[in-house]
Amino acid sequence: MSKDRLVIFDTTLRDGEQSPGASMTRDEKVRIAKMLEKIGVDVIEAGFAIASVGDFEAVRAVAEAVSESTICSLSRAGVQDIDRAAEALKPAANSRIHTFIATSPIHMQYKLRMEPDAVVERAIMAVKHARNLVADVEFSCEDASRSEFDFLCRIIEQVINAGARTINLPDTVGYGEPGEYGELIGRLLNTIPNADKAIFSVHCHNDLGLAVANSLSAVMHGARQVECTINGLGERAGNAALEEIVMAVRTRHDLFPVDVGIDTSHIVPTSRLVSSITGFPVQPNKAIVGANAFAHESGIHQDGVLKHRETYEIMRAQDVGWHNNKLVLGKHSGRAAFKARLEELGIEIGDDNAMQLAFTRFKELADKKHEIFDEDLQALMNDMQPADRPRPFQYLGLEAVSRTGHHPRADVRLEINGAEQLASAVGDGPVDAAFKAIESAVESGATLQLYSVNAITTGTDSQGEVQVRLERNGQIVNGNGADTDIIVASVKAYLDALNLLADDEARAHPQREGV
Ligand SMILES: CC(=O)SCCNC(=O)CCNC(=O)[C@H](O)C(C)(C)COP(=O)(O)OP(=O)(O)OC[C@H]1O[C@@H](n2cnc3c(N)ncnc32)[C@H](O)[C@@H]1OP(=O)(O)O
Ligand SMILES: CC(C)C(=O)C(=O)O
Repeated sequence: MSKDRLVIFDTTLRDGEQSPGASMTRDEKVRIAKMLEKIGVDVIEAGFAIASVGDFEAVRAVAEAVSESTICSLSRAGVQDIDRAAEALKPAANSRIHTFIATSPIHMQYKLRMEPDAVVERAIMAVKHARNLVADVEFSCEDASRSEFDFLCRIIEQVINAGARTINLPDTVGYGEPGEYGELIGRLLNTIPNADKAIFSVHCHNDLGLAVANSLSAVMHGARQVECTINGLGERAGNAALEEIVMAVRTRHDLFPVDVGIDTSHIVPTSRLVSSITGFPVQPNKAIVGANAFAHESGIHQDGVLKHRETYEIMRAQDVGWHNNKLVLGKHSGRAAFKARLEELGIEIGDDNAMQLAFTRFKELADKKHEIFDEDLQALMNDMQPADRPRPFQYLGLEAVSRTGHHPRADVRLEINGAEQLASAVGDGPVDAAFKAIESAVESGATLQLYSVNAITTGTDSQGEVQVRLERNGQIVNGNGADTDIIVASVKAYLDALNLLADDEARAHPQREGV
């Protein structure tokens, strides 16, 4: 492997699975492994073969199903573990045994209860034993970031002599800090006499939110394998996220002059697959794969992106598997994004005044609703009266009261042929009360034939879209109204229907006025 190649070692199926609640079945592991193979992961750690019969079978099934990536199993520094790993890996075209033992004083004394010399002997024995079974052996100094430097040098030199070809220096408890951790890797590479015989690897945990930063710092100091997981899944706060490492290295090639063999265009589908199998949702603001990673809501940003995408984007959404970037319409959006979206939807706005009116209505809606979807825009624009149609009935305001044990009451403020009027009524429900209030003022003589309400989008802040069908003297009209408040939407739809009746009446009898 060239010195400029960064090996991507994915441990979603092993360390990722150690997240409480993220256990995967054999078949689920195979599905993820095939996706990892498809995106070009170099090494897939499929499990810890001795952990259970199920995990042994999962490692074996992955070894059978995947041929392009190297398949790896973890094992403690013990003969039984290593034999079990080798057995599970047998069908693999390329296999690796990853053996480890802790090297920090705290782990050796309290967990292993072993003297440092015995740990070195055990590590040598494990690597030699593994090398008798497979050609590719990785050795990890668990808790390396809290281990003594001289001890690390000693054990690493010996395990390289014993045949380890990858030396991994995990920041097991996420204690490292980027400057210090990167420097540790650089110092080890410069101090250990046979360091050039192995690839130095890092495996960082995210307890302080530094897993990716620590991994990248190590790459700057000479590490050439990064162990990581999709979506940063992993024990406790997780591992370094594969998608972040890969995109950081790709995007900042000026800082990281290494190549990665990952086809990034399948990163988002891979993230989705892992999330759906494990049931761990991806937070919206997660880098690269979060729903908002390529979404812009602020007017100033949207305007910039529309003029020149790179003003606010350092990567292309499509390069990581998103369909495209998103200009989210909301209360922070400006005219540029609003106009661009209307154009995309094929909605013609007319002159500057119409545009200004539409934009004002859009902002009013955005104050009530987190996100404005295309369906909201369609409804909003449908709701806006074309200038050439008279609207004798206008909605001005509403107060509706519903109390258990009392008839709901509605007070509707209307404009009828230019004059403001307040109409009140009680009814079986607030909508019924509002319609009765309108009729008490208008006396249209129409009968309600249909009333239907639908949520335009999902979420409790969705706009309700109401349709009201009125009939008068054989003439039938359908009025529509939309609002986040369904009683307001209902009133708007009723008045829309009355306006349509009035319009039809005016066309049929141009000499008459009103309804
Ligand atoms: C940092 C990491 O992520 S390491 C990987 C962690 N992952 C896992 O532990 C998941 C899979 N583990 C398991 O299924 C079980 O722990 C098993 C099958 C490996 C072992 O189970 P048990 O035999 O019941 O041991 P248990 O888990 O209680 O304790 C671990 C033992 O391994 C020893 N041990 C721990 N690490 C190592 C090592 N690298 N090499 C050798 N021995 C080790 C411990 O000292 C302890 O030994 P003891 O029982 O003599 O005190
Ligand atoms: C076994 C090693 C690689 C590990 O998972 C860790 O130290 O976190």
